Amino acid sequence: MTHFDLAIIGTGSGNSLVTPDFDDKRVAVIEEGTFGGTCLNVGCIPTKMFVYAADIADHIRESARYGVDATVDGVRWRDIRDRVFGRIDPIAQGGKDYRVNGPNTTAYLGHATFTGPRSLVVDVDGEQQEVTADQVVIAAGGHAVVPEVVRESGVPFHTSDTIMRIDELPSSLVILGGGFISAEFAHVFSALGVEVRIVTRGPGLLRAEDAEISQRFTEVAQQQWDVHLSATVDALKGDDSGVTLTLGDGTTVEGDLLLVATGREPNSAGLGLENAGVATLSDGRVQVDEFGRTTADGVWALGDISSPYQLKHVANHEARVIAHNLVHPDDLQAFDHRFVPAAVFSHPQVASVGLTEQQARDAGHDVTTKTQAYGDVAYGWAMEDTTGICKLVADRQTGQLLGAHILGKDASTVIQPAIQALSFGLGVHEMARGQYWIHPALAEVLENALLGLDVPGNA
Ligand SMILES: Cc1cc2nc3c(=O)[nH]c(=O)nc-3n(C[C@H](O)[C@H](O)[C@H](O)COP(=O)(O)OP(=O)(O)OC[C@H]3O[C@@H](n4cnc5c(N)ncnc54)[C@H](O)[C@@H]3O)c2cc1C
Ligand SMILES: NC(=O)c1ccc[n+]([C@@H]2O[C@H](COP(=O)([O-])OP(=O)(O)OC[C@H]3O[C@@H](n4cnc5c(N)ncnc54)[C@H](O)[C@@H]3O)[C@@H](O)[C@H]2O)c1
Repeated sequence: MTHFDLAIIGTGSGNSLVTPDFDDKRVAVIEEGTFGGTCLNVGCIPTKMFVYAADIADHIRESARYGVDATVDGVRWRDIRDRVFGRIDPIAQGGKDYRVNGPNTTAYLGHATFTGPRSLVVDVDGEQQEVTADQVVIAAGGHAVVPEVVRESGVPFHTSDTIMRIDELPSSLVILGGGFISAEFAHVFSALGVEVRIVTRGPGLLRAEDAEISQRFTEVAQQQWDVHLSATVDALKGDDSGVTLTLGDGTTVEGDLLLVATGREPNSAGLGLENAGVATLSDGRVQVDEFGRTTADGVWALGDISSPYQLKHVANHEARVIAHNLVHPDDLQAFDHRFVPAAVFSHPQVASVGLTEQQARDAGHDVTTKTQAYGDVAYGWAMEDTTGICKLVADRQTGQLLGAHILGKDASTVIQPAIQALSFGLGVHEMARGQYWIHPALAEVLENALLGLDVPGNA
């Protein structure tokens, strides 16, 4: 048995906990998969690298409307794929080497299971290695949920973990699910020439968004992809040459490949949490308080294993808070989950922060909203934009911004001033008129939306 000051399970955001505060301490870093976790290897980073290539292909296809004639002559999938993983894989390997050879870290490459409070056993190539620590951080992430009907059918399927590494582009792809992952991969594969068919159980896509954004995104998606809404999958058949889904209404949907994107759940099963006295919530997340403490003394959790948000910037924030709390027991910091933004890098992009209109009404606000079309600001004219919108939700009485919801080009960037305003309590009028907005930049869509809200100070 080896004793450490700190043991970390998972090297996604957990990897960043080894701060200079631990330079003279001993840290166990435990990882059963690829170093760097989901974001680096199978999540945010590779998907956005593929999205960039897809955006280029779409730009070329759309260029004629601006008087520039160009065509996509071909898509070299393997080159696209290898650019992505040629960049990422060495980073993961470097991170692993650094922990394996680090001066104050010991890397355990295997699955960790709690055997008691702050004691673990790690299965390293069949050898059970015992680890104890003064403090343990569970940063074990989550995994894709695969519905029973798919699992039991025996048909081959991909998840986001595998689809990016395929050798050849299929000619058609069926995507099960209508959330973040579905929207991003639909864009990637369709822009690269694959026929995309989406099957989802909800009545629209991106249903967690404000209703107006979800509806607009669904309409735009239906113009690009074959979308089956409110669908149940009754049966699946197929093999490596193709799959057929039979839906509840008898419709059949065929594709060369199937991508399952029906949500992710925490990796809490198999951690032996019951042995450590670490409680979980009904959805499988590890229960934590605002400081990241689990129900077991000296055991902390962060990121997808415990957070209400499955987002990398949230996992990173929680890691920063816990890094502080581990060494400042008398001065604990709390997670800041007040205004968590998110963006979907699809075609178009979608970004949001704060309350949806419905949430604001449910919370009892005197709600005012403004939906500003991209096409009505100067940069939108330049783009000939017909679909982009920036919807703001505010409190009519207080003049405070409550939420921002953007669909359109660069939504993930255009939204940032709204995130800042919410986080620092900047009022709508103050934000609109208390600063310059560069003309004729796309951010004017946000400025005009602010000025269109019925709040004190606005004309
Ligand atoms: C396709 C996709 C795209 C995404 N895109 C974005 C995006 O654009 N923006 C964004 O904000 N978020 C995005 N996310 C979400 C983001 O990737 C996650 O929220 C984030 O990576 C979670 O980090 P984490 O540290 O909690 O867990 P992870 O990064 O998943 O790390 C957990 C690690 O723990 C290891 N582990 C688990 N159990 C054990 C065990 N018992 N013993 C040893 N090791 C164990 C795992 O192998 C893993 O490496 C995306 C996710 C996916 C799947
Ligand atoms: N850009 C980003 O920030 C980004 C990108 C990808 C993933 N993520 C994170 O990963 C998480 C998981 O993504 P996701 O897209 O898998 O989940 P999601 O929760 O966003 O969407 C799941 C979708 O699957 C549908 N669904 C669920 N079960 C189904 C079934 N049996 N049949 C048909 N449809 C079904 C749901 O109605 C929903 O549309 C996201 O919630 C997000 O937090 C973030």
